[in-house]
Amino acid sequence: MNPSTQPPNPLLQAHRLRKRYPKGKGWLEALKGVSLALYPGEILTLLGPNGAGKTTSVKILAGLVEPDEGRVEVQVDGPGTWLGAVLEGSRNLYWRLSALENLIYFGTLRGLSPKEARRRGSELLQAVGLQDKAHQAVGSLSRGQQQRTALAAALVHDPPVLFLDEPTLGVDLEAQEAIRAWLLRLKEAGKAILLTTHQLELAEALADRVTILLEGEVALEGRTREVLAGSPRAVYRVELGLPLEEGDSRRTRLQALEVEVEGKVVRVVGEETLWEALRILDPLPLERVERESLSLAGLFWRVLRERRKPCSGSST
Ligand SMILES: Nc1ncnc2c1ncn2[C@@H]1O[C@H](COP(=O)(O)OP(=O)(O)OP(=O)(O)O)[C@@H](O)[C@H]1O
Repeated sequence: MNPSTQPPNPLLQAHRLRKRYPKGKGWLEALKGVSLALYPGEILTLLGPNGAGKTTSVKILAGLVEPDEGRVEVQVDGPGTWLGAVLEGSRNLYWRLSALENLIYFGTLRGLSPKEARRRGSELLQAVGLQDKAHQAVGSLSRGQQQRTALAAALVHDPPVLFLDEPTLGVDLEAQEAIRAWLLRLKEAGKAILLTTHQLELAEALADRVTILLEGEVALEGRTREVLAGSPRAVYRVELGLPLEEGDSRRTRLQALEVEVEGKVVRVVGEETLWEALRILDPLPLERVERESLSLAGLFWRVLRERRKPCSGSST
């Protein structure tokens, strides 16, 4: 590799994290050896279906939960202040305090002088477009404004690492745009950002790297651009003139080819499978057949489907 293109050292690295929780008479393995790295100036998105282990990973990375095995290495100076986090939306603010009072409180809690915390707080409220709400109680702000205040609070001590869980969930489009743009600016300023979300479109727009967790394991990881471009086989989207009924025997034949059927839309991986699927569908009327450019949502769907087919063997 060209040395000039080598990434900088990661600010945070997790090595083979394992975590299990008691479940009934046995154990549930929430993490089965998860490794990941977070670099300065990059957004890493951690994706996965419900129960995949995202929250457990983030809690271990933040030091809130001890792993059973594995370790987390943080390469940042200044103990205790390296992390800013919005882990539960806007709930981690004090409702009766104003936006600015919240920022001053969290700033002083994390080592700033009251004067410095006030200065940073005012600056950040300006940066997130809330300067005219600075003195309003957080409880009386809109959800989007609370979310932006929570982001400002996470950043008040200027940490190099940010963990954000669903930062735009439940906020309106304008606030989403403001948050997105702000996250990109933070990344450009060199912050290392870990984003957990179910909003795949947001993840695709922001993330430099992606890690997909499935059942406590890393199912896929890499640079977003590369994992999308490097996907070996085309996905075709066939739109039928009529939806394929639940009881239609063609459904079973298509499913045997690992073809996804959703009403009028049939998704097929690979050209040979497409021809077979079209033979099965014949003589149903087709509206269109098109090759899909792979989005992160498409890739996520494919990884999920492939991993959940235990008998798919080496069929590629
Ligand atoms: N404190 C706990 N005690 C017992 N089981 C737990 C605990 N925390 C998590 N789990 C289990 O561990 C697994 C992983 O949970 P986790 O919350 O990390 O998943 P997740 O990917 O964040 O899911 P979601 O998208 O639903 O938030 C789940 O099966 C969950 O039920």
